[in-house]
Amino acid sequence: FTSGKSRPMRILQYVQRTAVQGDANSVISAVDSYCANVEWAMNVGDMKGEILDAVVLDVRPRWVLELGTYCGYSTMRIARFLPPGARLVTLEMNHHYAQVAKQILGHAGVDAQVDLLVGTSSALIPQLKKKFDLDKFDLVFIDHWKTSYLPDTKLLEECGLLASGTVLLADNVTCPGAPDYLQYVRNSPRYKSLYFPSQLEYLQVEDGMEKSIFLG
Ligand SMILES: Nc1ncnc2c1ncn2[C@@H]1O[C@H](Cn2cc(CNC(=O)c3cc([N+](=O)[O-])cc(O)c3O)nn2)[C@@H](O)[C@H]1O
Ligand SMILES: [Mg+2]
Repeated sequence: FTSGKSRPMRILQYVQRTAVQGDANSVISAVDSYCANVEWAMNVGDMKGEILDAVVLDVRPRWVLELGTYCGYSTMRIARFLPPGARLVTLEMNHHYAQVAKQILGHAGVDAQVDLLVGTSSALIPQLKKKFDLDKFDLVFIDHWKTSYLPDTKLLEECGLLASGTVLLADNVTCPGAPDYLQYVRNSPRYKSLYFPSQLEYLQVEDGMEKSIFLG
């Protein structure tokens, strides 16, 4: 699988050759086995993925926002557990990665519930309320540039896209880390925050996810 020009392309080729079309679980397993055995990639992975799954099943969100699609791995994990009629909006600034993610989501058969928008989160977030006739997101999964976690969370507040009960779930708060974001959600009276210790995807390194409930 060395023929693909980019890592996401090589992951897509492996998925197309080994995963069952229309079976999201087999696509998720294919990405995990490729990244665990052939080449590492920054997917949330299977360990932290189980924490993500549990939060999605607990929240039963009608509207989900994901920041940083990459190959669509976490997009798939979320979409496969959405209740009927629910929608997942995912933002990706890199056109190539977005193209690859679209194909991986298609292979998994979850593309119908997903709106993948190409652009930076800071440019797209202010358009979401109007574009989807939204009043708020029920769940936000944050996994893009670590320095964007805090400014984008504040932007979501300012755009009125968070309401009492909205859950934010942030990847990598330990490794690579998002110290300013952590400090904010753990000290702001507007959030109730909880840390879920885990390991960095495909490695024996400590990482974790922070679940923060917006209190309005
Ligand atoms: N403001 C942004 N708006 C939209 N898309 C964005 C933005 N910043 C990055 N992206 C996209 O996120 C995807 C993935 N990405 C995530 C990061 C930051 N994440 C990490 O650097 C990371 C790094 C490690 N790591 O080094 O072990 C582990 C992880 O789980 C990570 O998420 N950089 N690109 C990429 O496709 C990129 O285009
Ligand atoms: Mg991550």
